Amino acid sequence: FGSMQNVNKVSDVVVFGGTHGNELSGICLVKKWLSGPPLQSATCKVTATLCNPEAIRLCRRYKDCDINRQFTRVDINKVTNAEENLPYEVKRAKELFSQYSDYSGERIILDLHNTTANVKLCLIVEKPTDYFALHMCRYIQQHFSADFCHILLQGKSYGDVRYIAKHGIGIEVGPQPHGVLRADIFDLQEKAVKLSLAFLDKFNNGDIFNPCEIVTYTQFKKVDFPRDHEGNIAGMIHLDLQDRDWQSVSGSSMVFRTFQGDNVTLEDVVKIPDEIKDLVYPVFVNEASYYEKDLAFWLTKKATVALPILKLNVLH
Ligand SMILES: CC(=O)N[C@@H](CC(=O)O)C(=O)O
Ligand SMILES: [Zn+2]
Repeated sequence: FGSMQNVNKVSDVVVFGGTHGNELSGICLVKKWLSGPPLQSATCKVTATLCNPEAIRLCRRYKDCDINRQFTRVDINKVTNAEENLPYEVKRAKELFSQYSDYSGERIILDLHNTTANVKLCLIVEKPTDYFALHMCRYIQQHFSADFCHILLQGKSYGDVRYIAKHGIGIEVGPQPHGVLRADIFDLQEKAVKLSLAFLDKFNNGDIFNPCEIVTYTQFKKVDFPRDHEGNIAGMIHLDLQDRDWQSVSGSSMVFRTFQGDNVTLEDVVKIPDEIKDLVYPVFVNEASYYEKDLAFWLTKKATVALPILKLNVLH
């Protein structure tokens, strides 16, 4: 959509639970909506669906590979159908892509995740220019107390399921161990989904969302654990950092403690450019599924983003 930020009426919402098969709150919410009264909106069609059924059956993040790294708009359809040897998640990604990408109206994807990190409610948007998604995030954020809900921008595309549609947000809620369901986390995620639909109804009914400024955190650097010469982990998240997602860090912050008991500071492991040194915030601290990605936590850069007015394009 153009610089006026006029978007057509949103006619379709797809809510994915179980993109990762051991993140139980999204899975159980979708199962609840599939078996009980369905999730509904007054103004658009809502489909709740399980993204990775085989991983859900196994209660693992994935069967063969992480499905949330397989969707890139250009590549997914190039994968040829030498079907036999394709990893399960690549096949499933192709299937979801062909099922949901070809849509003439405005479609929104909500992608439900859990993390073992203490992020509370984290809304993930790909681009700082997706003003529609960011207005939706701001609407959701305003229904929580200050500092409870943060907006995370993906510095780089990584092929998550939200790429199927023009607009999407990841609704990441934690802390919750993988394979475990907590009532507080379940309720929080449900509230965020309901608020997303409430926003879409307001938008579809012609409400105007005024220009405003929002605070965002953009992922810019992955930090790995300390390792020995064989590549094995040789330290753990420092207690000063554990559970402190969204709390600013500086070069002298302790981030790891080696098994020998030595403290490791942020500047021991990363060079932070001077011009952003007061803007650095960690997130996904000690996320269990990121150990295999050599990732102990993400560093993000805090920034204010100005959102232009958002209103329904009544001409369409
Ligand atoms: C803990 C976890 O799975 N986080 C998600 C974040 C996202 O959806 O962008 C992922 O790595 O795919
Ligand atoms: Zn996930």
